[in-house]
Amino acid sequence: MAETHEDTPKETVHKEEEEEDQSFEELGVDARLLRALIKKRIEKPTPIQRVAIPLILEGKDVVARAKTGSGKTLAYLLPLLQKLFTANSDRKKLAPNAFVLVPTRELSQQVYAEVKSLVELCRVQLKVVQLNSNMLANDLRAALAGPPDILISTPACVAKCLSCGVLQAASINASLETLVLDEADLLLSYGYENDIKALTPHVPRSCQCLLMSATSSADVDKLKKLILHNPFILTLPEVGNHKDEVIPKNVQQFWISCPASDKLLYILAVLKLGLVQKKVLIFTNTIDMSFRLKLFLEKFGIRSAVLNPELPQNSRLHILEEFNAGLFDYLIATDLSQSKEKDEVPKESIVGSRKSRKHAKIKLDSEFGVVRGIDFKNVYTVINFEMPQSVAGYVHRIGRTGRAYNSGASVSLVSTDEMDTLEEIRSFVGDDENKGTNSIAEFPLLTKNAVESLRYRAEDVAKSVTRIAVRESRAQDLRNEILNSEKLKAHFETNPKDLDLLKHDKILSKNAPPPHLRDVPEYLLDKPTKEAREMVKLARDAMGNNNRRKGSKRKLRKEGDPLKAIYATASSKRPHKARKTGGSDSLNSSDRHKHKKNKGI
Ligand SMILES: Nc1ncnc2c1ncn2[C@@H]1O[C@H](COP(=O)(O)OP(=O)(O)OP(=O)(O)O)[C@@H](O)[C@H]1O
Repeated sequence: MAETHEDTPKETVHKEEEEEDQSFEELGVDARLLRALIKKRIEKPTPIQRVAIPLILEGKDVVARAKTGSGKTLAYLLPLLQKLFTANSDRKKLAPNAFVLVPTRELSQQVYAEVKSLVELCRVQLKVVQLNSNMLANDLRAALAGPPDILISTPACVAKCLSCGVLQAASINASLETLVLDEADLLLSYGYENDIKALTPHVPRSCQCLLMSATSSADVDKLKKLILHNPFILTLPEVGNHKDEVIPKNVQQFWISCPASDKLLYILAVLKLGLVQKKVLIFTNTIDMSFRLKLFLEKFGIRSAVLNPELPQNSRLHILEEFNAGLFDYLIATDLSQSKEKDEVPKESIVGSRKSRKHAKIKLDSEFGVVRGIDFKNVYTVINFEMPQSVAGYVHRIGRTGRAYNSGASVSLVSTDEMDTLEEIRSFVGDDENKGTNSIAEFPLLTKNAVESLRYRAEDVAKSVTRIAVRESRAQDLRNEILNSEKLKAHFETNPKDLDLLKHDKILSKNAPPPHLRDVPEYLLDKPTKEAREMVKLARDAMGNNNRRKGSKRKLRKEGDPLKAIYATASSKRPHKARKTGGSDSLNSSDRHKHKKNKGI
């Protein structure tokens, strides 16, 4: 390890404002990487990059804790690549010189894509491989022949390579120069402890070890003790066990109180009336709920894709790529860390046959994870259609927006049953009615009238999305994706840019959505809703197509986010008190009534 003496670790807490103007060049980043960063339009280092890059370049072991979306990946990749660019080419190489271990395949794919693009932009000859534990021993052996410079994988896969002799312990000991454990706070909870323990005895003492994490936890401490020797511990001030420490400041958080039975109606109102900014990532706690929501929304002309662990890996990766490339605006992701479905799903969801339902089970992909670490691009709004069951779950879900210098918003739909969770989260973020602190505010743009104007249509359509319809479309989607998966694999190996070959936001309903539900007639909307919709639209235009346009980020930083101003104006007109029941604009279930005049819609 880089620092082998056993004295007390050097813990450094850095202030975000410190040396804010330092450039990548001033941090000592290589000219080839600087050019690559310019091409990627990455202008200046984030706080964690400012502090971690020089230390890693010096060869120190580092534990870096920084909030979600703060740029931890480049914080270790830039110095790692630089080290490999400048390494002596005559040195011994019996195994990869660098291992990057991550908890999920999605993350492994994401890191791989980032490394590949940097290497290509730098025009340097480095071989990078990404392996997963589903691969056959022969494929693993072929991929490791050479051997490559960098291996990106999960700990389970490395353990498999060791146990089947594809990687030799002695070769690792002779060649490994850098070991990165990314999303370290998650590795143990994903059950990789034994896999990591199988590797650590073979990690040479000269190997530089880096541990990246969004939160500090007992698991991180355990890993630290297992692998690192007297590391530099970098803690950005906003990281730790408290509110500002883990939730990016550029994410505005809202909640809406609504009965569980009205959730479809409320999300319809929020999306259909254009009250939130796109792209939108919606979280559910079960796969069935994600299909119910998809079927429901598509009747109103809102097309979405679903992402869950029962889909084949190629499909999941392709869905993420399409969403990141902006091919569709709504993605419904199932966060099974919150659910009983975690371990298994009935096989009926694949075969759809009654006969096989009782016994057959398929295993969900245990290396799947959409909440942690995945870098969804340009997501402005995260919606908790169902609340996560823990504060950590909440933090990581909303961390999918507001990444790097972007801004974002989260909206949680909270039923009476979920109020305790909300209270727990609010107390974690330091909200206190008595002190007037209110980081999670009631969503100010949705009025009671707006919700009620859609009630008749929504309830009618919700009834048509039966359990059987949900089951059938889930099975249909899975069948399609299994068929597509092989095609995708073959096709994208040769045409990596051909993203829209298979669109994932296809309509699943048997009957085409009725045209009259696509648009909300103007006469149904009250004045505040029309104003709110117009303001969100104007803000979108002002923001330059949802944070996407070149130069818009800098402009936004300077002028402020127009959506924040809108939410603030609207909020200031409404009371912010969190109540156990009731919600925005006095949307109490008690005084909710059907609009008779809607019957004719
Ligand atoms: N210096 C920078 N300037 C602008 N954007 C950046 C910078 N560094 C990284 N990014 C972008 O910020 C986004 C988030 O980065 P990254 O995925 O590394 O965050 P993270 O800290 O690993 O988050 P998480 O804990 O959720 O995994 C990525 O899209 C990345 O390209």
